[in-house]
Amino acid sequence: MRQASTRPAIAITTGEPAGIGPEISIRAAWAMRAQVNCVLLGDAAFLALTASLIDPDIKLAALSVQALRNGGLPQFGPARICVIDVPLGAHVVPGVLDPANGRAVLATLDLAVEGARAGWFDAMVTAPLQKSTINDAGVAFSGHTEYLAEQTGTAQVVMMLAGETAPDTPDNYALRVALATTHLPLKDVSAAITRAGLGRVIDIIDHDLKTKFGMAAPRILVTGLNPHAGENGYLGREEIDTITPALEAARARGIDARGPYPADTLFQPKYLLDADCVLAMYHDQGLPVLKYATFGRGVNITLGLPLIRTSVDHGTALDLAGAGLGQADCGSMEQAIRTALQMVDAQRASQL
Ligand SMILES: NC(=O)C1=CN([C@@H]2O[C@H](COP(=O)(O)OP(=O)(O)OC[C@H]3O[C@@H](n4cnc5c(N)ncnc54)[C@H](O)[C@@H]3O)[C@@H](O)[C@H]2O)C=CC1
Ligand SMILES: NCC(=O)COP(=O)(O)O
Repeated sequence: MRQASTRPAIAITTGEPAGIGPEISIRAAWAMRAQVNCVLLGDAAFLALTASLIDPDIKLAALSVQALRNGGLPQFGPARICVIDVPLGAHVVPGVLDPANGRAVLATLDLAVEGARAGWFDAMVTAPLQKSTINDAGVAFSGHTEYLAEQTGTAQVVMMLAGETAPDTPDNYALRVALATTHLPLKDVSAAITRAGLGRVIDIIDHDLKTKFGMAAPRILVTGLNPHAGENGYLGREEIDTITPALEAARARGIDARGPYPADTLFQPKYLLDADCVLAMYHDQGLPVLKYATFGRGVNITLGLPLIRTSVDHGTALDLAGAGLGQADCGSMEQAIRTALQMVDAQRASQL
């Protein structure tokens, strides 16, 4: 276990206040306070109330943004978890969305990015927000992934989810699924997949698995887009015209990228045990498999950013939030924090 004085600092954006984000953020930060200095970003009064209802022994310490801007993050021991106040616009009713709070949720992301870039935080971990509510608040928004790319001026990022299969199964293994496209209507997916774009996605996966996950030579298996990977062009030509040339070019750059394979049969242990990552072409091609195999233990990671960002494998679970505290599983949030810590260590090691 790390010494209290060397605990990395992680910003946790607490997400949609009417969802389970605030509860799982507090629970996970408190449970892991010996290993990590978690700084919760959200409405301080609401978080204090939530913490007191979860466990009156939870101790929060207020930090001012101005103090951080002037002098960075002060040293904190593990007796408390820190909070930076980002005030909400409206009273929270658990389970009930209110667009009046949408901009405050976005402000927590902006602050986490500022702090990660300024060196206050070693990484950021995001609790789930409700994408539609940000849009209802008047801000075009399709996800953290795209928003963080924009806010950091990053042209291309990659969404990757990672999880362990059920611990009690004999062939327990780590599964990582990256996506060539993120939050896009299905009708726009084919046009969004280009040789150059796919090449950039593969380069980012290869680079980040090396530098942020400590892998020497990542093995990437790539799905096709169409049924049976296009059936030699009879069920679509994207595999022939776009995916295969992009993979040939990646291999010529020294990357172990293989495929395209039919997506419906690729997800079997005999293939996955010989790979570090599967690259799927779109959200609902790859993520249902990952979530079926690892829900509650999975982590969402944004590759390609100039900072470390992880998140949970689930959404706001308004049904659970509306039913009261104590319903939500915070396993994925804890795993998101653990993964961020591992990435911090791997990145430091790769820079030595
Ligand atoms: N990283 C993020 O910010 C993400 C945000 N979302 C947002 O969440 C909203 C709701 O998405 P849904 O598709 O309904 O998925 P959801 O993950 O919120 O809920 C799906 C089901 O899983 C259960 N569930 C989710 N998290 C759980 C937990 N920690 N413990 C126990 N059960 C849990 C829920 O009760 C529900 O039955 C979406 O509108 C989307 O905007 C979705 C995914 C990721
Ligand atoms: N299904 C994963 C997801 O929607 C996560 O999106 P993001 O908000 O992390 O970009």
